[in-house]
Amino acid sequence: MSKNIAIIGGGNLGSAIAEGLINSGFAKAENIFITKRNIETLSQLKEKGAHILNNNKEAVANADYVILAIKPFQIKDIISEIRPSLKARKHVLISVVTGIWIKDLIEMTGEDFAIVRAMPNTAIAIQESMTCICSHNASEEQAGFVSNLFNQLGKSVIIDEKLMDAATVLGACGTAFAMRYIRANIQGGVEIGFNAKVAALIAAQTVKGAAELLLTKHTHPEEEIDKVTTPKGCTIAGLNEMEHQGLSSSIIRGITTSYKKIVQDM
Ligand SMILES: NC(=O)C1=CN([C@@H]2O[C@H](COP(=O)(O)OP(=O)(O)OC[C@H]3O[C@@H](n4cnc5c(N)ncnc54)[C@H](OP(=O)(O)O)[C@@H]3O)[C@@H](O)[C@H]2O)C=CC1
Ligand SMILES: O=C(O)[C@@H]1CCC=N1
Repeated sequence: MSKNIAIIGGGNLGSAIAEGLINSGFAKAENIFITKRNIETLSQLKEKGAHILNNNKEAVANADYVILAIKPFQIKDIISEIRPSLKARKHVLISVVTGIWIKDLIEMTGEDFAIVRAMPNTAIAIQESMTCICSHNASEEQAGFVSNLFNQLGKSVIIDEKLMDAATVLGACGTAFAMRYIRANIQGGVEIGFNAKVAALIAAQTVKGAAELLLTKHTHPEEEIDKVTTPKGCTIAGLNEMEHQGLSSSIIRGITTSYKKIVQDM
């Protein structure tokens, strides 16, 4: 029997999850119930056949798995709102909300629920997410369903909950960090002669190929760098200049700043 999935908060991440679920075939559109207050922005999902609602309780009542994809400061109010519709033996809660711990969720829902924290990224829309997962109280079947779901939408790894904030930065903010790196390549590419469209293609495919080399060959980045840096060549000249300007340092500092922001805010 197909499971119904409610997505509470059809924003950037929530709608990307719905898109990925439908495109991957993991769920039929008719098994997805996605909510937000202003449902006009969900028209594309509606056209695909998903249920679009501005009523969280109704979405929950129809679902077996409830994905919480609202902003951190909203979670308490929204759980209070849906709590009367939640049934411990029926519902599994999957929170993708940053900085909200399982203990916080238990405080809001009570002890009896299967709770999963998952940290995907927006590439979930095209089944290329990296998703970090930890769970509490989930049966083998429930945990298996959730792992299967995220594996169909990219790669997933089970982690200790104490690493969930770090996972948020590396895996979820990481999409934006990578985009900025690619954008800078496009800017440089235009300056040295390409039009923006060709520069964008070269930059994105080159980054994709570099990532695939690591994922396929399981090599260290420095080993792959050694294969590109011809002695006395142009790569090492550019790379060293980037390092003189603080490339690695600025990325590491950005990552630790994002991490501190989560820890300080929660
Ligand atoms: N964006 C990302 O890449 C990632 C985000 N996250 C986490 O996912 C969560 C969502 O982030 P993101 O998608 O970026 O944020 P968005 O602001 O894009 O999405 C949140 C959505 O919640 C909706 N919403 C607000 N109030 C309610 C309500 N009462 N009932 C139902 N829906 C409501 C909003 O729509 P409306 O105003 O119309 O109701 C909005 O579209 C956050 O906790 C974030 O930390 C985690 C990993 C990656
Ligand atoms: O920027 C944010 O707070 C969220 C969490 C990870 C990605 N977006």
